[in-house]
Amino acid sequence: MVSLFSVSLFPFTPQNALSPSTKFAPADASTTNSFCIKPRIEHRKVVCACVAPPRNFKSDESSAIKFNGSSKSEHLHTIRDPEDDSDVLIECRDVYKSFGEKKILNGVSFKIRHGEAVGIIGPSGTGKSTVLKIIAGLLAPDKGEVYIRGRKRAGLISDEEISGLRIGLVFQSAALFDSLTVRENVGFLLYENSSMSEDQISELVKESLAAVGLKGVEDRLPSELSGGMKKRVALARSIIHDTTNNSIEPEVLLYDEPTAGLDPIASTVVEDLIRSVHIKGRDAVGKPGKIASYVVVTHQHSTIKRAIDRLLFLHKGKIVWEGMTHEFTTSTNPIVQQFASGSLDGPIKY
Ligand SMILES: Nc1ncnc2c1ncn2[C@@H]1O[C@H](COP(=O)(O)OP(=O)(O)OP(=O)(O)O)[C@@H](O)[C@H]1O
Repeated sequence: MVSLFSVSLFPFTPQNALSPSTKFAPADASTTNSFCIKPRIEHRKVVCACVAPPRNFKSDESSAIKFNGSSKSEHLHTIRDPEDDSDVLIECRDVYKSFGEKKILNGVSFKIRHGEAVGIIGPSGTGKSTVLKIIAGLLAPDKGEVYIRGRKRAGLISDEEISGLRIGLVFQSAALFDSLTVRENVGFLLYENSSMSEDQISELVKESLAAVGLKGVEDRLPSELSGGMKKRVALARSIIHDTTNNSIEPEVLLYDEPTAGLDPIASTVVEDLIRSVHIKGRDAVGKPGKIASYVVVTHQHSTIKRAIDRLLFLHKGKIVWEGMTHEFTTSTNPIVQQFASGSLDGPIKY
């Protein structure tokens, strides 16, 4: 879907979805050379949305392997009480979605817990990106519910619902704003949505760039960066957040095919960056990452192995299998076996 080195990590935030005119601005940015940073909007406190009050998270290291999603794992890890949902950040419950006559999601249920690195895999056109958009609040389900930290989301995201959890959608094909410097690109959402001073934003931009291993590039334009540097800048933009906002804001990042079209080494760079900004990782300056949980839609084996702990397999509108990444290649489920081996024979028909 994307050409080599065109993958760009950019946060699409539900707040941007409020206005159809602004919705896809970042993705179109590379073609909008006359773009300028707009005057600050003083009353928007956070850069992206979601509902629900802070909950008491469990930050133990084993949380990534503890889950009780709706479909049965091959080997359930029952270290914690299966009824304990206090660490669930996002839940899709029996979600349906059609486009016209085309039924895409047909009762999708799963939970994303604090600390998890989850992958959504499955055949092309099965609705993986649709799931991400529903989680992000860009699309509303026809039926079923999305819960954000235990609170049911009503319709799409709105300003009134903002509190508690930031959700960012990182498009595979989005580009940096050509006419903005690296500083303006990385700090874009803070310039637009926070009441932070220019100096505060500059400092945060510097820190975010350092977290992805970049220094002294703030005044450059995207055209002065290599492809790999652009990806790092875009990731820095996805992790920056308003530190003057007092509400607790763990962040969930949703990556839509972040390594599609990349060569194996470039894929590894992106996979490691995704890991490094997670709370269980260490960023480029050795600090713990800030992303509480992330979800990756991917077709790439290397990304599954390197950046994902738990997998959800979407097929014919439902989660038909879920399990830990190491269970993927040893599964006896015929759908998973066929997908893992790439065989033409099996239950998945093209
Ligand atoms: N806004 C839309 N309007 C109409 N049809 C849509 C829309 N969005 C997605 N679809 C259709 O829904 C189906 C699922 O699309 P989606 O992009 O979610 O699949 P996917 O599993 O991510 O696919 P791939 O792996 O090929 O990227 C496709 O047939 C697509 O054409």
